Amino acid sequence: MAGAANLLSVRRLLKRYGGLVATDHFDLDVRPGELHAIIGPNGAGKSTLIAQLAGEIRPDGGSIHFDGRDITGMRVERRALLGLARSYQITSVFPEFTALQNVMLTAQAHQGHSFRFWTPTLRQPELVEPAAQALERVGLGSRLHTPVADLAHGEQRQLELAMVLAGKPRLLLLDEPMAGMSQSESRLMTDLLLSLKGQYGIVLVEHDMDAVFALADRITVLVYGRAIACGPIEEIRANPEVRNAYLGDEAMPS
Ligand SMILES: Nc1ncnc2c1ncn2[C@@H]1O[C@H](COP(=O)(O)OP(=O)(O)OP(=O)(O)O)[C@@H](O)[C@H]1O
Repeated sequence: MAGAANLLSVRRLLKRYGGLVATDHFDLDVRPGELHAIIGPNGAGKSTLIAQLAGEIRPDGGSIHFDGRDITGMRVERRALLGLARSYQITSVFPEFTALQNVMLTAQAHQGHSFRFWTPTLRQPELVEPAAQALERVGLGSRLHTPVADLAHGEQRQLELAMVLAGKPRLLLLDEPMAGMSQSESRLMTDLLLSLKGQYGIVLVEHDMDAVFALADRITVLVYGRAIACGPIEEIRANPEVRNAYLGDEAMPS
């Protein structure tokens, strides 16, 4: 089977919106422990791709294998249980609850329970320890009992990452984790992702090129739903088609 050694293997993935081909026979391989960045101009199809990998959008064709298993038609919850986790925007958390409570609720949801049973959840000691560890892991060890509404923007993005880690993932799907961040917050998040690198497979969609070049093992360049190039950083930087289609010299720090 194609890419059995890969954690994630995508073949000829296809998604159409009417006449628009948002994902155009797209191939992707992510090795265990690899950080694979997906870059491309606005509207290239990055979010549509992540949503298909997470199981939120059904592709019109092609296949997705996770750890050798065909997950193309599998629902979001089952993918999550297998260890495929995407980061959620902070709007999906409970702002009046503390950081710790939010991570505990996510951890419980990953175990297949519903948010409706949150009151007992918040009293379950076996959920506290892993949730606290996930928060420490992302640098929020001193903010466990702070309501999410009182966290700074950058801290909220760190919290999103803690919520993903609490689900014990094997592959992280990160959709623009640096979005809306200041330069210093972005550097902090880059360091954080560097500290996680190698322990998880990571698919990173990101516009911040400094972050991408600091983090990626390989980069796939997406334009009009098509992968026009895939390779290590230096190869992508030197690729004339990529320079033309997307990067531009000024976007490539040397
Ligand atoms: N539900 C939808 N219905 C119709 N067209 C859609 C839908 N979702 C996305 N598209 C179109 O599909 C293409 C890819 O969109 P997508 O949001 O995936 O791109 P993107 O690379 O994530 O963009 P950005 O970098 O701006 O977030 C765009 O042309 C978009 O207008």
